[in-house]
Amino acid sequence: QDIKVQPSPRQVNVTGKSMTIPVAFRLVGEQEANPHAIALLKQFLGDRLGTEGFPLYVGEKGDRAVRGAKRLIPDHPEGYYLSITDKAIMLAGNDERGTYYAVRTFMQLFHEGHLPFVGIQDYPDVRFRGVVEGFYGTPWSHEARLRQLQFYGENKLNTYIYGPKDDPFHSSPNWRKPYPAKEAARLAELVKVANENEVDFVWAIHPGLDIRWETSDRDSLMAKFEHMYDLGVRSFAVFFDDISGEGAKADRQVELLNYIDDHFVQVKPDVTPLIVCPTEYNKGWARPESGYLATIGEKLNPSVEVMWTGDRVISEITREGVEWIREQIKRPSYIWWNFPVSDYVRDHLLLGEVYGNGKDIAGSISGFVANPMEWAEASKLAIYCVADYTWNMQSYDRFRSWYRAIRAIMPENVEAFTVFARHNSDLGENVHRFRREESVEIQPVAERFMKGYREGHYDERDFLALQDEFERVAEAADLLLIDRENEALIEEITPWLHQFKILGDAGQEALAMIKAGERGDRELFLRKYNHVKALRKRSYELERQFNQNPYQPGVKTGTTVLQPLVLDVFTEATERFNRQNGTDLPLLADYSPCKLTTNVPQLEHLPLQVYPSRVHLTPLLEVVKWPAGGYLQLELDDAYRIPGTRLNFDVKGDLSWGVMEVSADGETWQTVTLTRDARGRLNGKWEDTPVKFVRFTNTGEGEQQVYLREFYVVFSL
Ligand SMILES: CC(=O)N[C@@H]1[C@@H](O)[C@H](O)C(CO)=C[C@H]1N
Repeated sequence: QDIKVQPSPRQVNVTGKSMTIPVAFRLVGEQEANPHAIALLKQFLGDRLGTEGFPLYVGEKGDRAVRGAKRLIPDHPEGYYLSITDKAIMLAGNDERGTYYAVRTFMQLFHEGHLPFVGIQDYPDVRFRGVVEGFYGTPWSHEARLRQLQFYGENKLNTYIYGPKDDPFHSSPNWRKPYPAKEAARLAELVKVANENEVDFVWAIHPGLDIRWETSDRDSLMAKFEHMYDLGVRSFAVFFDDISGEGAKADRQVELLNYIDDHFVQVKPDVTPLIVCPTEYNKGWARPESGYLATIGEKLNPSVEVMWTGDRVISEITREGVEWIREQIKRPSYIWWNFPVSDYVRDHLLLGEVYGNGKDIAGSISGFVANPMEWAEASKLAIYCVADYTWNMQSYDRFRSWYRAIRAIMPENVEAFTVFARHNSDLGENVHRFRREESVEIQPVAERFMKGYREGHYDERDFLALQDEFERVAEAADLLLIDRENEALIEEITPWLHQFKILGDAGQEALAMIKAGERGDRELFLRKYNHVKALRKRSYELERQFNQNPYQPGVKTGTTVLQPLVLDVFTEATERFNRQNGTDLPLLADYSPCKLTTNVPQLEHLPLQVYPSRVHLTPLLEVVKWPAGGYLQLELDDAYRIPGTRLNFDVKGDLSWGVMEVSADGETWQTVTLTRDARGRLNGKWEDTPVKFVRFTNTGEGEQQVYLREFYVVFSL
């Protein structure tokens, strides 16, 4: 039978035979083997493990218990040899972690009362594999982190980097301070559970926002690392991402990192290599003239790992890309992959497959860690696939892995969760222009149907297929809402499940409008018409009630294919009805279009959030490099009396480098005086004239580096 092991093992020899599971196992090697491996075995086999029964040899290369396997154990870090015959079972690691992984694989081979006779030689492609909790937004809870570490142990991930941007003790202002007792105790518990799951718990510090290049801050950082060391942390990272000003200077950063390496990492007996996330962490921002990467490559101690997000902030990792950066930093890069992170598209869930990364990059990277969503359980889909991909790239199959991930995470509701995940995987419009496939199977049916419907001859089979899909959507939402197998997951995605249910119902009802229209059944048409409008309104209310945040508030689902299809069907059916009946039933409200124009590269594709009386610019998480003469302009669809615009650059100093102006016609402009309110946000004041354009321009001599936290225009009282 085909052996189902996650991640997919490298070399598997099956004989096709198997045995019923022995009632008792005689454990040999307990004294010398990795204690965590032994503990896991005991927990799994319970009282079947003892001094009598079928021989079970466990140990690392060189241990007496597994000396017979010496030549068969792969000579790779974390490698292992596993064999099951009718004589004995052998779980032999190349090192302690390898033994642990042998046990994990052994546990997966138990199947319906049988154990297959098999020989497995296995080891990972990538040295450091796992997750960097490095997103903006609500940090994961303690319970969520404990579940994550357990999940990493199950999936042979060996790295968890603690670096939540919004933890004030990780970043400014309290990176200099020790954790309060309660948080400290929780971190100590995380380290303990990480060790039990053979996961390196890496504690990261993000000092760059306000670090001063003096010994006092250097000593503060060393003291904080000592504090974390006392809590049991043995792996450390320094993040210099998303900062500007003094903290961004390469030679200062390198001086500090080498100091930490020389006086902390190298002098402690058991600390793993230091990891740094550079300020220029992607190729899109790398500027040869700055010499930043060259400084890192030439002056940073070779033992320090350097992180890299790829060709852009959010990007697929290619062989060409990793070979380029390897040249620059004179060492393999440690990939920080920004998926399934959704802190820049917070109204979307990213539950789709993991794809797009090269299968030939292992030779040029030392690590690969995924930056997840703030929804810990929902992130497990992608994390599961990253575990498979980074362990054995050549055999990675994005679909097989994704289906297995769903089965692993929601075994009681595989079908429903597959439907849900299939239609919750794209990001929608976003500033990074990073997109994912969504609703792949139904997309061609929807497209063909709408074309046919518009031309007056659609295929009934397409109609029925769409109706069936919307029914499945509605069913999946209800089945998942009452699912109790993973309550933490359901709790995270409940807002999206409600939205999904509304989508399923609206789709079925919009299609029913077509049939009612065709039959000339006015009464029925109006019923369906009103129902769809009611569903749409419920959808907006749900958007304003759940997942509120200053970036992308609300709850989006099926935005790439299903939502547009409902709107298209509704619009077409209503227009047709109006023509046939001389009525003018209104269509679904679509907000007034508003246009953004800019010559600031990072702002070019910034989506706008348009509400009935306000237009919001989606704030950026990264530092914006605003060139001299750079401008950002909002054009409304009409001239309005505007009570006040708000612009919030988190720059320290003043905004004398720029000017805010308004205009009714785009020709004559008047300057706006900017005043800061109590919370430090800027408000615009001008004499009371109608406004159609609002713009901010860098009228200074040089580039400014600012945070664009907020820019919105209220255009009606
Ligand atoms: C290295 C790195 O990717 N840093 C940040 C990251 O914290 C943030 O989650 C994202 C994803 O929105 C991108 C970067 N601004």
